[in-house]
Amino acid sequence: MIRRASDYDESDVRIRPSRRGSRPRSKDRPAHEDAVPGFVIGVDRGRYTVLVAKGAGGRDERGKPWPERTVTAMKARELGRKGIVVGDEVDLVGDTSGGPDGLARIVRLTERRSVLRRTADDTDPVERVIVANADQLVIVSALANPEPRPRMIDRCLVAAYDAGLDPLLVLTKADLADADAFLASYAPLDVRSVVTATGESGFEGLEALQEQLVDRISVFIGHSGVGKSTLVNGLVPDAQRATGVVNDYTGRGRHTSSSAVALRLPDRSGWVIDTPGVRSFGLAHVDLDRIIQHFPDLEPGTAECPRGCTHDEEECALDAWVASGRAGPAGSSRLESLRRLLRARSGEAAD
Ligand SMILES: Nc1nc2c(ncn2[C@@H]2O[C@H](COP(=O)(O)OP(=O)(O)OP(=O)(O)O)[C@@H](O)[C@H]2O)c(=O)[nH]1
Ligand SMILES: [Zn+2]
Repeated sequence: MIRRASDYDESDVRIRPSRRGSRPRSKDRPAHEDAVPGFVIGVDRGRYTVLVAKGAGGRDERGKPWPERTVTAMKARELGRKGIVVGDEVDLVGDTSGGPDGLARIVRLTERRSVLRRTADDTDPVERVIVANADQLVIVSALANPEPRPRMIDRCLVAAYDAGLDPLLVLTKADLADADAFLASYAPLDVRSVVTATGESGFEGLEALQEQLVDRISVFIGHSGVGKSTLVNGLVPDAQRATGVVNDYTGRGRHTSSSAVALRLPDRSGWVIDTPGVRSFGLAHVDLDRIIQHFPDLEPGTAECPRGCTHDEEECALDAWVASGRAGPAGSSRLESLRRLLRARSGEAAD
């Protein structure tokens, strides 16, 4: 059921045929039978850069199927205030040829499989969706220079669990400090991790990271200076040249905005979504149950908890559950880690 990122290279014009057919259609909604599906790879001041697959939209005047192309689009009025973000799957009408002056309209937004939200901050008091449909959250932290921020990492883990994304921890600058001690504190959480270092012997860990990205849509998050750009440039060598996918057909598709942007990995082996300027996630809405679901060894123990238990209070039944051995030998370190994450939900937004 999960569409893989590599599906976009097929000439199949319908990206998600099964759901599309079953969509209820109201009388007042225009049918848009001729709409063309696409994948939003960039957003810049009300203009969307949308990747449209080869063949989608029919044939050109010489009868050749349209090649893959990026199309500039605006949002149709009928979509109202609904935000459209990088990673969204949309339907387009109008000029979808990808020509230099063409402008298409987004008339439909496909139901999202995941949403990642950014925390409200001083400049914008509203929590906003920043990326849709991602599969994994790549949390980039340096082992030194700058020092790692464990609380920030914990907050990212909570955001990933809540958004339904698999977290992947990438620890950079291993040439400056050892990773083992730091990784030990994440061992009870079973988080996948990759350690990287740039140096005379090349870019260590880059291949291991590539393997973790295959056929997935991965959002990269990290504080300034941790080496995120170095990683993205290593993974997507032409990222500096062009943010987003450059349209072979028109040469367009470049932009330099500071919002999230989707970059295709070489060999179409997945997507990296870079989030410049995004420093933390909105956790105010996070549901406790969604975090605890990621601890299947502890979750059944909550049945004995008092109603409304925060699982971080004296009456919590999880202590007895762990003490009885029912969570296995790692139970107490798992419970400690769970509580650490629960505490990370509150606190400074940009911590
Ligand atoms: N020693 C060492 N330095 C690294 C490594 N990776 C990146 N750097 C350096 O760390 C500095 C910051 O790297 P960037 O890739 O610009 O970091 P960033 O996270 O993108 O930071 P912003 O550009 O501020 O968002 C640069 O001087 C890099 O050369 C590494 O593995 N080891
Ligand atoms: Zn409890």
